[in-house]
Amino acid sequence: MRLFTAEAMRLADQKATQIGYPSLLLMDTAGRKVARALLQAYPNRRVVVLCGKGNNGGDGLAAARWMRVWGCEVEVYAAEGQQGDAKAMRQALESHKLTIRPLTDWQPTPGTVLLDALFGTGLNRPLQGFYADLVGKINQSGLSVVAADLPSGLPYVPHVEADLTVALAALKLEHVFYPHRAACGKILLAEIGMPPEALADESLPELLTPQALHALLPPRPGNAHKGNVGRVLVVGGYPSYTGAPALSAIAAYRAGAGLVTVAYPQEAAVVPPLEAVRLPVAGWSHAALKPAKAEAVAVGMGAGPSGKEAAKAVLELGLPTLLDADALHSETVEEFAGAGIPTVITPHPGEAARLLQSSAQEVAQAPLEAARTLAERFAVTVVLKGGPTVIAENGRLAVNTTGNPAMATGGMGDVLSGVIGAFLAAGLAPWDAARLGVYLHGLAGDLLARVGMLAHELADALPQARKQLAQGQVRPYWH
Ligand SMILES: NC(=O)C1=CN([C@@H]2O[C@H](COP(=O)(O)OP(=O)(O)OC[C@H]3O[C@@H](n4cnc5c(N)ncnc54)[C@H](OP(=O)(O)O)[C@@H]3O)[C@@H](O)[C@H]2O)[C@@H](O)CC1
Ligand SMILES: Nc1ncnc2c1ncn2[C@@H]1O[C@H](COP(=O)(O)OP(=O)(O)O)[C@@H](O)[C@H]1O
Ligand SMILES: [K+]
Repeated sequence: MRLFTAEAMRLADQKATQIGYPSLLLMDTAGRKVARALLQAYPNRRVVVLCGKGNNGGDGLAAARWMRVWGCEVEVYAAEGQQGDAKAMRQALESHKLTIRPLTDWQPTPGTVLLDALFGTGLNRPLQGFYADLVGKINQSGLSVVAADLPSGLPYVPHVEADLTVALAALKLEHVFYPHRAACGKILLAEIGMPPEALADESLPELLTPQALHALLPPRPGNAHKGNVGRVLVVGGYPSYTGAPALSAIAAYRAGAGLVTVAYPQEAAVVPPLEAVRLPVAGWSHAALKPAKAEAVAVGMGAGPSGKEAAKAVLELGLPTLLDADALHSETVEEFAGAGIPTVITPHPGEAARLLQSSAQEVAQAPLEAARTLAERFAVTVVLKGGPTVIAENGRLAVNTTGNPAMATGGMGDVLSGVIGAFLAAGLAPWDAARLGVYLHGLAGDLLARVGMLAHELADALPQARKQLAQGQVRPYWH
């Protein structure tokens, strides 16, 4: 599934028309789906539909007609001047003898549900004057609001604050990225009959779905043993940071690794899990790490100022490597890419800013661009952590759809490193290991989803998350 911009949606619309699909049919289906979703969420309530003059308003007019056909109590307030399909929808509604009142007449009535069909993807400037005031009135009314496609006004301010948004044909950036996501409330994706060909645009970011990731889960054959399902070497720790490598090691096991070795400075009081092989080292060197049995390495977690040296020692092993935290320095990343080592980097916005010589704020404001730039500049697979996390590699982008703000606590990134390390060790390509790892990590977070949960508790939920994914029990958040 692809994540759309307004412009990409317009092109998809055009493509559908070019290949012969009637746009009026799309609008009618959109209206019917929006009406159904609204009535399911708010049964037996009087509905007030507010329509703009563009196609979003057309969806609202179609929704009103369907609700009328189904015998619901519905009032419509619409702007003047619809053209094309939206005009046809206005006529169709009028033929059902429903009075369409001027938008300027609307006043909030307690107990009604509002259908916001003022503006969708066609908005190209912030709302002002009458429309800005109208949005303010809607938000202050305290009424339940269902938005057709997008809460009107997005991606600008002011905008409607919806309780439910019915995304039409595809999800758009605003449905996924904060702060806009917060204005959408619950999200439903309505399939409106758009020919798949019109929606297939490989240049758009991939939106991670349970179906796509299910297919990536490494098989666990009946004759599996700890030596053939992926062995991970975790390299990190420093006297003042002892927990991070231990968390990564637990997470690697919980994600399915067969064997995990933890290498740490001997003077650091790192306590690896009971199940791990311990490799205390007297200084970071290739010779010290060589005894570890591993197919992949995760390095940098809690390594403090010794992160660069630790990564240098790892480089010589020549194994697929995940660079995190204190191993995330430009020279280090360049060395790994230059050596042709399959490499995943997992910066949070602060670490990404260090690599890009920008600010964490800039990165967080434009995560897709930042991840794409990092992947281009360093020629590695990039996992730019956040809510949501973005993955980039060689011109392609993916956006995660699992995870929640309760995960904003120390150690969550260390857990993610262990998970991706386990999938690299199981033989997945960096792009697949990164996408599956990020998705599963967020899914485990969603199973717990309560503020105050700890990173090691999330790690402990990984097997359950994996089982649900394997058994096809995961529903995406837009259902
Ligand atoms: N994609 C699909 O496949 C399908 C899409 N569908 C639906 O179409 C929607 C997109 O429709 P759209 O392109 O007509 O734009 P829309 O959001 O109605 O707004 C444009 C209108 O607003 C006006 N306007 C703009 N800015 C303004 C401002 N600041 N203040 C005041 N006015 C402003 C602008 O006027 P203008 O700028 O020309 O003066 C124009 O009249 C999409 O979200 C979905 O709901 C479905 O029907 C089925 C299939
Ligand atoms: N609001 C949020 N929504 C979704 N995921 C989040 C959110 N906040 C944090 N996370 C996830 O938690 C992890 C935090 O990683 P990081 O900042 O590196 O933590 P640490 O350095 O303490 O280990 C990342 O995987 C991130 O995507
Ligand atoms: K809308």
